[in-house]
Amino acid sequence: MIVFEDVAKRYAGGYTALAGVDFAIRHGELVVLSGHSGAGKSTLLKLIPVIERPSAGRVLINGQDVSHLPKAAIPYLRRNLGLVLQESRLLFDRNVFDNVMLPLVITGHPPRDAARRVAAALDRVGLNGRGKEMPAGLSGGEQQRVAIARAIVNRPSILIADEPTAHLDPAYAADIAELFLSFNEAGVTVLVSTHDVSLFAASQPRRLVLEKGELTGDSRPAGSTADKGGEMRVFA
Ligand SMILES: Nc1ncnc2c1ncn2[C@@H]1O[C@H](COP(=O)(O)OP(=O)(O)OP(=O)(O)O)[C@@H](O)[C@H]1O
Repeated sequence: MIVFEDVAKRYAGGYTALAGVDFAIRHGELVVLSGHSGAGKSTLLKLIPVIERPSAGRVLINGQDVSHLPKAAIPYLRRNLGLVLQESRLLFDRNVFDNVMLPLVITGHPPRDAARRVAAALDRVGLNGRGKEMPAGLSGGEQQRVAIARAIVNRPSILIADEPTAHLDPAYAADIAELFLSFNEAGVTVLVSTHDVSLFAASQPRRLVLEKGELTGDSRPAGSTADKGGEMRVFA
């Protein structure tokens, strides 16, 4: 569950990136966030893992108000979130396997189980057996798959992605969109920002639209499939 209550974000210097944003996303929903460049999409997404904090209002994740979450508690929050954000770049001096392993190293996961999870995550994104390769040798679409594998390796119940198909050829973009849809079908709550809403249209996602920092659209598909559970069941 992701709840925004009257959220505003003013950056240092006074720029208001978000104002009066209210919405609630239920477990298992697929939500596409759209809006023009500068509308506040990235800012909104960054408030969920507490990369940024709201200037006013509250952000609740699974019932917990994270607006004033102490720094020390942030890693625990993020453990339950899969993040594919603009700043989640791959480490180009480490191979694919080590990139995907990183979140498990940070959380001190037992090594043998961690290796099994990395292999399962790579398999899930179609990169089975590619762990020893270096990111620079992969296509843009494959690099994005590595970033997605890294985001899901902790088996999060919520997956958040900021323009995951930007800079990709249309065929790669469609594949990546398909991957997010398959996670959602497996019960994961997915919130994804995109300029290309048509990529997800076949699944009839709920659409949130931002304009100049304000939420101007919130449309749910008929017969919404929300409340499917929220536990990730995409691994063998
Ligand atoms: N760290 C920051 N400091 C000051 N202003 C910022 C900061 N980050 C974003 N902004 C401003 O806030 C506004 C919203 O930016 P944001 O990146 O959230 O929009 P966006 O909808 O994601 O845009 P895009 O589609 O171009 O990525 C922009 O005017 C941007 O310049």
